[in-house]
Amino acid sequence: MLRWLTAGESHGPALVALLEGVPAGVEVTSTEIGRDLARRRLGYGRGARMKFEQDVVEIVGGIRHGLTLGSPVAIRVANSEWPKWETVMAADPVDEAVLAEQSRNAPLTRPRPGHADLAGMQKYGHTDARPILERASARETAARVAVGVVAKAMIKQALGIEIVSHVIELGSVAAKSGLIPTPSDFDRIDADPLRCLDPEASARMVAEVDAAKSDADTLGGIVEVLAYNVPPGLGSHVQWDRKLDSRLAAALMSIQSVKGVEIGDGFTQARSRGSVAHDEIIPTENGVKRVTDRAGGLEGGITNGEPLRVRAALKPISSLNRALQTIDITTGEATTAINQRSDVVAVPAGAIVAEAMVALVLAEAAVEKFGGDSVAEIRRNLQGYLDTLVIR
Ligand SMILES: Cc1cc2nc3c(=O)[nH]c(=O)nc-3n(C[C@H](O)[C@H](O)[C@H](O)COP(=O)(O)O)c2cc1C
Ligand SMILES: C=C(O[C@@H]1CC(C(=O)O)=C[C@@H](OP(=O)(O)O)[C@H]1O)C(=O)O
Repeated sequence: MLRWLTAGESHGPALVALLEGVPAGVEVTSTEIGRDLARRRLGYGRGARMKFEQDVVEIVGGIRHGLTLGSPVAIRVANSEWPKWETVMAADPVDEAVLAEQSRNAPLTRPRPGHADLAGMQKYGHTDARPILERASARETAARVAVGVVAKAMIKQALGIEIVSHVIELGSVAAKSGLIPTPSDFDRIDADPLRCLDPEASARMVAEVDAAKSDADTLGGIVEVLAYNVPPGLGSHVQWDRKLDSRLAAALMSIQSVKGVEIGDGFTQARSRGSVAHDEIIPTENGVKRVTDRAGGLEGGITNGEPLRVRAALKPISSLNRALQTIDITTGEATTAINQRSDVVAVPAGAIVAEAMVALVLAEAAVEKFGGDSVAEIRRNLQGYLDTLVIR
């Protein structure tokens, strides 16, 4: 069993992540974790915070001399601005007079439409949006990416699975269709300002971000994540919560601002006739393969041995300089929403977070199918399973 949790506020001292059930013998270092955190900070259109945020990583447990021990992995990612927020975000009580001097501590009473502010204030009984936005913030995704690196290392070393992601739509611009990146495109995608494989579309995306920024507006988009070398048989058709497509959808939907998930070409399939929607099965010299991969490597909630392919749609950022209508909750009167330092678009970063979530779900499914005590054991069990597959 693999499980993970995060804790921490956006302007608190740090985020922490706990990943339990990691097999022993996974090679992973804080440098590798730092590399994915750096990838998450990039992307044209991100805001001021990503220019100075350091994401300093400290492995607190579960890893010794670069190898996982089989015990829970605990990772701390520091928030660079903590000294500025130390009083406002202090865990222990602070003298009222000291707090009153902190302009940052002024209650935020004009909730942003589209953010968690108002729904969270109603639910938890706050008259200030601060306690809600601190945890709703996608700063939390740094912690997910940190444990995602451990999951990626595990599935690569134990099963040979490799993950790649790219941006396929941003605002009104779509990359040309049919671009399916492989792990060999990894560096090329990361080198693009919007992590888009189509340079012509990327240039138009940059222009659209510039236009949105100068209009005090924001954008969303769609990312795609692929996983290669996924063995057939992860997940199960027998129960709703064991279906791998449903678990991937939940994991992706849990990312801040994700409002749509697609498995393979799900929405196009829905608009097609059955005769052209499915992936026909043909014999090969060593076994079997699909002619196409419209299903995104998943049938009946089970991986089918083809590349796994999933998409997530992120809505536009809800903190706008051109503030939207809201109410002031102290007076109940109409006003405009708080105007926070913010990203114009965070879709390229969203793709890195989506990679982490896919890796965590695959790692969990791999542990279920092949055991979870050591990398060597998973490898042995995988090989034994592949050797006895009825059809390969
Ligand atoms: C990587 C990333 C960065 C984000 N940055 C911002 C931001 O700077 N400002 C903002 O208002 N929302 C940002 N968001 C989205 C909000 O966190 C999100 O809309 C909010 O928590 C409400 O949740 P929901 O959109 O999932 O309903 C970001 C999302 C992601 C994935
Ligand atoms: C801090 C991150 O993203 C933040 C996500 C976010 C939000 O509302 O989701 C709001 C902004 O936070 P701040 O108000 O501190 O600038 C973003 O910078 C990050 O991705 O590490």
